[in-house]
Amino acid sequence: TMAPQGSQAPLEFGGPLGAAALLLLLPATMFHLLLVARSGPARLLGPPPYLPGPEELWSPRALLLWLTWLSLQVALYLLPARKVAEGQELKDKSRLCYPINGFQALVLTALLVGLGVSVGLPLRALPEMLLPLAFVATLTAFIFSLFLYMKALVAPASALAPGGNSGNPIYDFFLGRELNPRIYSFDFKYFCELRPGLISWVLINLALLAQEAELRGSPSLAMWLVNGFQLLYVGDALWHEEAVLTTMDITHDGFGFMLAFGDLAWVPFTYSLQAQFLLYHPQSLGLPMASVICLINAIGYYIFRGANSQKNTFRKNPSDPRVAGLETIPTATGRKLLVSGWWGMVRHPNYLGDLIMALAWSLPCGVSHLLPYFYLLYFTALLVHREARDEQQCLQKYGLAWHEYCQRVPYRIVPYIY
Ligand SMILES: NC(=O)C1=CN([C@@H]2O[C@H](COP(=O)(O)OP(=O)(O)OC[C@H]3O[C@@H](n4cnc5c(N)ncnc54)[C@H](OP(=O)(O)O)[C@@H]3O)[C@@H](O)[C@H]2O)C=CC1
Ligand SMILES: CC(C)=CCC[C@@H](C)[C@H]1CC=C2C3=C(CC[C@@]21C)[C@@]1(C)CC[C@H](O)C(C)(C)[C@@H]1CC3
Repeated sequence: TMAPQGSQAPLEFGGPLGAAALLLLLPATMFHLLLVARSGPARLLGPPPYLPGPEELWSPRALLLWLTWLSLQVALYLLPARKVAEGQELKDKSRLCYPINGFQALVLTALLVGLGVSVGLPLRALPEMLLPLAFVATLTAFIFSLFLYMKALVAPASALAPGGNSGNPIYDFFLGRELNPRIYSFDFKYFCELRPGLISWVLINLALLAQEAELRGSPSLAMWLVNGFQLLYVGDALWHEEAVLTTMDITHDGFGFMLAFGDLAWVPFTYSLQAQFLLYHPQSLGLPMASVICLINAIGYYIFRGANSQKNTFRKNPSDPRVAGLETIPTATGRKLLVSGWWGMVRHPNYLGDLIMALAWSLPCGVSHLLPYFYLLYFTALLVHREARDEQQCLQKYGLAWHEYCQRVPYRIVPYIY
């Protein structure tokens, strides 16, 4: 059967109007941040310092660089993988296979970039190209999402996501119609979620560090910290690549503009905001303060990794000795819910760790500007909204057992606060 229109799933993100607003607001915010980060006053709130003309946004060199980058990441994705993992069970009871070679892609990219730099590739030129690169990334995300929308028109009904098929073209274009769009075994969403965007984020950070070294003789301590923390985060995501198969982005959300733009443009160009800010607004950071910030990042990472690994281990094999002693509640689906350990502290301990890390990424930028705290503010809003969406999905999946979990673990993200 062909894809049906007008499914009954409740509308999210404020329905068609909200989706239309986000469609414009997200790219506008990204360009605003890029312009503001390099301006003297660096004011997050308020008008951008100027509006860039087409000659500043459009550059064939940036297009060529971006397409070369995407092709390189596709080639690395297609290399033989050390492992092939199975995804969650789909509506038709089948499971898709995914190559686990993201970390290998990161290492090979680093080697290739290192090789390139040693033969004269000007990595320092990248910061100057951020605006046109962000523009081509946005353009590719739009075109790619149009392709995905069309592709879903000929997809079987079983391939569609639970949301994103309302019949309203703007809403469906934004949310994404098909759950796991593929051509042969190439999975577009899985590819985009972890590789081109995350790896280019740390590459942009590195280029900003190199540019700072060129400008000021050596990179600042603040720049080292931001680079180190975010590299750890990206390295961790690619090392634990298989875990992404259980996130709601892969199992629940369709692949449309939101994720395509988020993965390809938003992540590299806004998540590198702190390093962008530091290049144009140097901060002096003493060793004692740097140590405190490292400790905050370490605590955040410990909670984030501990919580994610505990749940992944438990879901893979509940009798694994590392989780077998934890208290659980049974659910009607046969799956259990953890009520002790990290998942007995709050209902989303992994979000708490992620937020603590987000704070540590902003602190090296000092407290004189709000701009470097944009990520923390945006991320808090994203996770609060995400938590509510997940809660809704868990209530549907587990019913009464979820109510019991909420009673036994009353706080969502921050103990005794939220
Ligand atoms: N940096 C960024 O921009 C972003 C980062 N993230 C990070 O991505 C990671 C993944 O997040 P996300 O996909 O939202 O969801 P989670 O990894 O938190 O997974 C939620 C799922 O876990 C299962 N679960 C919930 N409670 C329990 C419990 N007590 N015991 C066992 N299983 C439970 C449920 O699924 P089931 O029962 O079906 O297994 C639930 O749907 C997080 O660490 C988050 O911080 C997320 C978004 C953006
Ligand atoms: C504002 C906007 C454009 C929204 C789209 C949201 C996306 C940017 C995020 C949705 C979920 C994400 C995840 C990660 C990056 C950001 C997006 C794509 C993630 C890959 C970051 C690294 C983590 O370790 C992770 C693998 C757990 C995580 C998965 C979710």
